[in-house]
Amino acid sequence: MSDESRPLAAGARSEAPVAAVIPAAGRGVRLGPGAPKALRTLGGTPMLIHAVRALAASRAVRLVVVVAPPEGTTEVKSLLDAHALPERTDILVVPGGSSRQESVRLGLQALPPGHDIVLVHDAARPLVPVDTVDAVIEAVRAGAPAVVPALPLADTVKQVEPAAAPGEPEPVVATPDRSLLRAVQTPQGFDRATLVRAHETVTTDVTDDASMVEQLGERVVTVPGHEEAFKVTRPLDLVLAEAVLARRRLTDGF
Ligand SMILES: Nc1ccn([C@@H]2O[C@H](COP(=O)(O)OP(=O)(O)OP(=O)(O)O)[C@@H](O)[C@H]2O)c(=O)n1
Ligand SMILES: C[C@](O)(CO)[C@H](O)COP(=O)(O)O
Repeated sequence: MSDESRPLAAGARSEAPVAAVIPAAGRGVRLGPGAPKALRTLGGTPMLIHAVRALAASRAVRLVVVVAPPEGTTEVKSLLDAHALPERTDILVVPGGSSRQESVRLGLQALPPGHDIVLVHDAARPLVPVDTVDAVIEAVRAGAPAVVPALPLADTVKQVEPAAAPGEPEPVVATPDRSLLRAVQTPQGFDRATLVRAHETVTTDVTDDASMVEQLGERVVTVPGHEEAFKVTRPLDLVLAEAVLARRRLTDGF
């Protein structure tokens, strides 16, 4: 086992440098026609820049790997050069793939040695507060191989069966106990070796990185998520994001 693929002992993680991978290569189909989602603006600034700033706001984060739309790496590099970002954070840009999972894997492959904790954060969650980022890092440093920010559900959730035919109603088959369910966000934080092993091992399609670590049988734990770390997915989310940003500019002055 090489040094890079050996999980760190919890104590050794207390000062481990942190890198972040930001998958930003999605089209944003659910948001509607336009530029790739990460390049659309919020308060006049591309969503991706907000996301990079949100991660770089944590003093622990020393490197950010941006996974750009494959045809847009030059544009993304120019955008990053044109916006103020903390000097202590190095930034790399690599082309992404055809799924989020593949984009994250390409980002991981670009990580240089020496960053033993890795965060994976959606560019589509531009407004995550730094306290949430730091809480994830702290939990990994305390020994958890995988950490997800999580929120309780506001809605009752139903399990359904597929409709008998298009347009027919979907039969409800169960109502899971909501108190045991959580909606999970990003950044998700990992012991690097564990995350790399998950991406090398798991070949089924998944919607987040922590579920790959679950498939390895490793422990995944939650920390409190934040309402403002929501994912910009549909048009109404853009309205909400603009409102949050406007409130921050009024109250925090930025
Ligand atoms: N091939 C892909 C697909 C998604 N992502 C990224 O994964 C994050 C979460 O994905 P999602 O919100 O689903 O974004 P999209 O795939 O762009 O959205 P949609 O499914 O509506 O097209 C986003 O930051 C997105 O850019 C990526 O890097 N590469
Ligand atoms: C990773 C994620 O944001 C956690 O909630 C989510 O699973 C991404 O899902 P998407 O369907 O790719 O937006």
